Amino acid sequence: MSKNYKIAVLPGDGIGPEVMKEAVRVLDVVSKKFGFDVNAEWANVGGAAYDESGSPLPESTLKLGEASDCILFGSVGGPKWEHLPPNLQPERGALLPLRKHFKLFCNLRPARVYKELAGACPLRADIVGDGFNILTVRELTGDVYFGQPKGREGVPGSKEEIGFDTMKYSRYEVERIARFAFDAAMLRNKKVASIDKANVLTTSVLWREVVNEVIKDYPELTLEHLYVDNAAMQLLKRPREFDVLLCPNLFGDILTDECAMLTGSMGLLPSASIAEGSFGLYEPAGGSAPDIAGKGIANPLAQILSVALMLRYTFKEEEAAKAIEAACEKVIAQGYRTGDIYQEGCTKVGTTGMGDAIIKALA
Ligand SMILES: NC(=O)c1ccc[n+]([C@@H]2O[C@H](COP(=O)([O-])OP(=O)(O)OC[C@H]3O[C@@H](n4cnc5c(N)ncnc54)[C@H](O)[C@@H]3O)[C@@H](O)[C@H]2O)c1
Ligand SMILES: CC(C)[C@H](C(=O)O)[C@@H](O)C(=O)O
Ligand SMILES: [Mg+2]
Repeated sequence: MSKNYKIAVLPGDGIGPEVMKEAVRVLDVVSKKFGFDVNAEWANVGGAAYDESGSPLPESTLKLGEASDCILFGSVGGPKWEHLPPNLQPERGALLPLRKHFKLFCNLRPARVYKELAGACPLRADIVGDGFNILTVRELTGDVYFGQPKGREGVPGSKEEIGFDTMKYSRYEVERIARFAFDAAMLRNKKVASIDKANVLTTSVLWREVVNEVIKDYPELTLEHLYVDNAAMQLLKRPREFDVLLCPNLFGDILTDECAMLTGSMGLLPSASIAEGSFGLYEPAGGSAPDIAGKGIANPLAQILSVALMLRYTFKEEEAAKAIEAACEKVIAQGYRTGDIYQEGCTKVGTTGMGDAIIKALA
């Protein structure tokens, strides 16, 4: 019987639809090559959905996600929707509820430097050396993002008015993500850096305590604890020495933007947000990039590499995933560059041109 994969495609806002178009074209080619059928259904999410229906996460979009094997997500948000009440904003009204609804507790963000892109990395050549390969395992459904209570109190506009959020982790949540990171490290270079702020935050003290307990089951691993401020610095100083970064939600958000830029651009970092089982939401780590949206110049690689992660984690199509990753590597080696990673002597292409090159490389 032929394999048929049902995917909810939610392009979102800004550059989302532009890079998604290329990702789905690539998926189409790969599905034919590796013999599986894709039933991709598109729906609005974020600002685009709000404009159309008054909700950033319409019931129909949520239902489509529930009826699918996974979600391929673009990005949401932009200045147009910043003024809305929190529950109607694309980020807080759609992306975060999707992560919570589908219990996507684990966010994987693999960052590596392609040899030919070492020059796009802002670090000195002697620090980049022959490249680095860092997998961030970021907890995604806890922390200050979701901890209650949060809100505003006091007379609006008065000097006494306050805004507050609650940073919170349960032992269970920390243990679950730590095990995931440790299992991942066992298949890699067996080194984990756990990120916290245990010199200040009670949440981090618990985090560190639990990580120290769980590591006892992994005697082959090397574990270091780093305060997040120090980690931000060490990543610039010695990126090659990192293997797996185990992060709480907020610190992982911040450090993965740093990791993305270390690879050369925000447009290069894919991401997999996964639940227990096979369901996942796959999206670039970067956002809707309002500054370049609509110009046809966004780098589609992060979105295309997110398709590779989707094939790997939800569909266990490892060969197809590797083929996409190899095709991306090949076009970079061939010198194709979008503006964000352009260097003299290379061939400058737009979003569609990069998609074309990858499809050609897959042939
Ligand atoms: N997953 C998501 O949906 C997601 C993630 C991050 C930010 N956002 C939202 O996106 C909006 C813009 O946020 P921001 O400006 O802080 O971050 P951003 O990641 O959108 O942009 C930061 C910088 O990176 C560049 N960039 C990002 N992706 C790129 C790509 N594919 N190709 C070339 N350059 C790229 C942008 O042009 C910009 O200069 C906000 O509304 C934010 O909340 C959404
Ligand atoms: C858009 C925002 C809610 C999101 C986050 O903070 O998790 C984004 O920055 C990310 O990195 O996926
Ligand atoms: Mg982020």
